[in-house]
Amino acid sequence: MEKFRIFGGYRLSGTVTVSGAKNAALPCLAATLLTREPVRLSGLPRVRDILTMEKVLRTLGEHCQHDNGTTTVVMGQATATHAPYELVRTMRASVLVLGPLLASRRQARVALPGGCAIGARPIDFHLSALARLGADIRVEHGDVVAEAPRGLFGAEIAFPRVTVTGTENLLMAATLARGRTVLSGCAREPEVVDLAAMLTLMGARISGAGTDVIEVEGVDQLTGCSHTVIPDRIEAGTYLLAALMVGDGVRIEGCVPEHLSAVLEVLGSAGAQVEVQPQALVVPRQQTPLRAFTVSTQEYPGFPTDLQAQAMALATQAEGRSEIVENIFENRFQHVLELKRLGADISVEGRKAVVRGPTKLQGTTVMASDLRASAALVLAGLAAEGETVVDRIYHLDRGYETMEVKLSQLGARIERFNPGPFL
Ligand SMILES: CC(=O)N[C@H]1[C@@H](OP(=O)(O)OP(=O)(O)OC[C@H]2O[C@@H](n3ccc(=O)[nH]c3=O)[C@H](O)[C@@H]2O)O[C@H](CO)[C@@H](O)[C@@H]1O
Ligand SMILES: C=C(OP(=O)(O)O)C(=O)O
Repeated sequence: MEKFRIFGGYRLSGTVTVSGAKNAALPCLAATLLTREPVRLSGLPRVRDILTMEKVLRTLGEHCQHDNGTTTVVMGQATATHAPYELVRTMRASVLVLGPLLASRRQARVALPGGCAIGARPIDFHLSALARLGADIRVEHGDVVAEAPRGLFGAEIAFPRVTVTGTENLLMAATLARGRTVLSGCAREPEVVDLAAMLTLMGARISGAGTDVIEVEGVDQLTGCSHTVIPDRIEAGTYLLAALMVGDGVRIEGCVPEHLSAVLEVLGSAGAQVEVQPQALVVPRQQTPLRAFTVSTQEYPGFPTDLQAQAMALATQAEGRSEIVENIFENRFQHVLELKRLGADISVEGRKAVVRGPTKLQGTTVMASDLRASAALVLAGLAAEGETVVDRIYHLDRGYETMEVKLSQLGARIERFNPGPFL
């Protein structure tokens, strides 16, 4: 199993370029199922989840061709409607094919994703909303079986709680439903807006994306299009937090600073100086020591849960008592015990973690439990004294494009290695 070895204490400086957003690329890939025509997608990050989604699409009869940074997805001769558990279990976002399959092929069989390291993560809101569009939905042998032999019909749907992939699934399904669909209680994440932009290029009639009410006027068919996915705000935020922990002048290039407003606000409260440019964030060389801060994760435009673990790593270096409250997922504190193994002073009470800093972290072997927890451990390793080994980085490879290369280019000492069965 591959690991990272990090020699801490080296300052980061220079420019890091942000890749395309994994969480925008995944629904955009799923949306290609809505048309028979070729769809060209640019800016897809080269990360494992994208390869997995391409495998899912191939299983469903799509062809994915790569050429110079653009992926073209086109429907093959034989199509299928079954996304099997072997693929879904490695990536729960595979559930994003449910809405488009149902809309375009009128049936879908998608393995139930089950829970994961950060929480139970049911998909009940996806299923009840698709049923409101007229689909017949049942669970058989661990698969969601959905059928709409006469097609889907527009309806008014109120999500009981904001769900990002739930909003995306319904948005895709509604594009081909007969009549008007009004979705309320929608996610306002930039990734939802990006998907709506792509669907609009395909001929969908959508208004309100980016607000909590989205209206879709169904059309008979969608066409191909060319679309570039937005930059990854979570990757940008991860390097921003790294730069504040161990930076000596870092420019984060190719991001949309506005997508990180809530993060910049928290960092401002800690006394961080970050220069906001049109498509870049710059962390200047001279920083005064950071003060403790409070993070409370919320749906967009609030502080993203996908940066909570990395913010906790930063809090270990801030002066005083920081509070980190996780409101989205019930079990997203698995990094706490590993950060404590590096010497962090953290206590957890329910949804709240209290971090006392600054702490001189000391390198040791730690184990990644999920994607963002892995990133937090890498950040802590960069700040720690001596050698840190981060095990199970396959989690990290799901969502960060060549993180060790990007960090090495900034001056970090970090390498990927596979030590064999006994180490
Ligand atoms: C591929 C992708 O885009 N993943 C993101 C997406 O995940 P994902 O879309 O899976 O997360 P949701 O927004 O759906 O989850 C929000 C909360 O609602 C609950 N819930 C959700 C659906 C449902 O049917 N029933 C239910 O109870 C979840 O368990 C969770 O507690 O948004 C999360 C929250 O910003 C991010 O952390 C993930 O990185
Ligand atoms: C939780 C994440 O992804 P997923 O929803 O695919 O598990 C993430 O990107 O941090």
